[in-house]
Amino acid sequence: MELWPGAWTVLLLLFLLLLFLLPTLWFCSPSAKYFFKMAFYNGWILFLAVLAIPVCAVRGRNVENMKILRLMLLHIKYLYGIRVEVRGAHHFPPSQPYVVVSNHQSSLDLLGMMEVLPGRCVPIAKRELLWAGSAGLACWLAGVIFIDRKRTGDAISVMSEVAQTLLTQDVRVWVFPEGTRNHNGSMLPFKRGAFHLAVQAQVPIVPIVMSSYQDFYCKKERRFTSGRCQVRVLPPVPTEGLTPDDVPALADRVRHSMLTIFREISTDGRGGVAQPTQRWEHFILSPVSPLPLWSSLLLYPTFYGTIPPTPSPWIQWTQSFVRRKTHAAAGS
Ligand SMILES: CCCCCCCCCCCCCCC(=O)SCCNC(=O)CCNC(=O)[C@H](O)C(C)(C)COP(=O)(O)OP(=O)(O)OC[C@H]1O[C@@H](n2cnc3c(N)ncnc32)[C@H](O)[C@@H]1OP(=O)(O)O
Ligand SMILES: CCCCCCCC/C=C\CCCCCCCC(=O)OC[C@@H](O)COP(=O)(O)O
Repeated sequence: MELWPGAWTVLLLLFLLLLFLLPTLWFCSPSAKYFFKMAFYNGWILFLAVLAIPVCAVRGRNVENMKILRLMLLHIKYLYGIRVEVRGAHHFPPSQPYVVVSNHQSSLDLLGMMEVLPGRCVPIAKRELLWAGSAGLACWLAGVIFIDRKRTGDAISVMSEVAQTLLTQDVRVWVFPEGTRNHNGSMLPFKRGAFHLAVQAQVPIVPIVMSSYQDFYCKKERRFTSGRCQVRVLPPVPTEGLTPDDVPALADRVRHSMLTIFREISTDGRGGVAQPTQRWEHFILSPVSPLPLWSSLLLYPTFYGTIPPTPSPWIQWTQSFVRRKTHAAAGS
């Protein structure tokens, strides 16, 4: 494709403008920072999933593949400067099937989830996630159970199959009983699928509470800084001897205990709201960090370009690139 003579220069100038604009927006606009961080979060997961797919495909669809996804996702908290503190991990029953129920604030829950995810444990996810490109395929390969929330009957029969699988294949499942993301500082009423599942299989329920992200993340305010989150594993709730009639009371009891802990740990434990912490890893490691961009723009001209007659290698290359393209366009 032929470009008009000045096109390469314009493209280069646009690129340079972008190079200046992105760090400036990053520093000056919290909303832009929020947008970049969320875009990078999703993009990075999609990229990691591309790497995970061939590795997982060796085993085929298998719950053991969840270990691979977990290992690949564990570092993300460092990129975002989020300190995840786990408490109560000793409450996980050592070797038996169970149902984990946890509150669901945002897709950032993946970070806390991966921190404590037990072996042979698969999440129950909305069917739409299956179509989330490489992430959907990676989830499928890792045995994530998909339910169609628009078809209650289908969802319930999938859950009943899961109740059988729990026992026959010795797996655990992770359910978000609120059924959707909720970031209003409380918990939505619990849907009862997870509790029916546990009662049908007669396995314990392990409640897990992730503290509020309010101090570092707020979708409404487009705010996303670094901060800390506590993941608290509560003592298992037995279901032996319970029947479907006991499910409403069981769900209410578990929700009440989780909400109490949520309120307790969503402060810093000393009565105040947890404060965001700025961490150096965040600044250095984040691939969207402006540091590499600023340094490439500022340091090169400083060390080379300002000492004539030797322009920096970067400037030399740009000059010769533009010259070649301009000559080529003029000659043709
Ligand atoms: C390299 C990296 C790659 C990427 C890696 C990523 C990996 C991690 C992926 C993590 C994914 C996380 C995704 C999270 C989500 O998608 S959350 C959304 C989906 N989850 C849920 O919805 C679970 C909670 N929902 C339920 O439990 C619901 O009850 C459900 C079963 C889905 C049905 O919902 P709904 O249609 O809204 O109906 P109701 O809840 O109102 O229920 C109707 C009545 O049926 C009774 N019921 C429910 N379940 C059962 C059952 N199993 N058996 C018998 N009866 C059941 C329920 O009690 C209602 O009756 P009553 O009103 O109580 O009389
Ligand atoms: C070719 C298609 C490309 C699609 C690109 C999709 C972009 C998505 C990219 C990455 C996916 C990251 C996986 C994160 C998993 C987090 C799961 C999650 O938090 O799902 C929300 C669900 O619990 C509730 O949904 P709703 O709150 O009801 O809504």
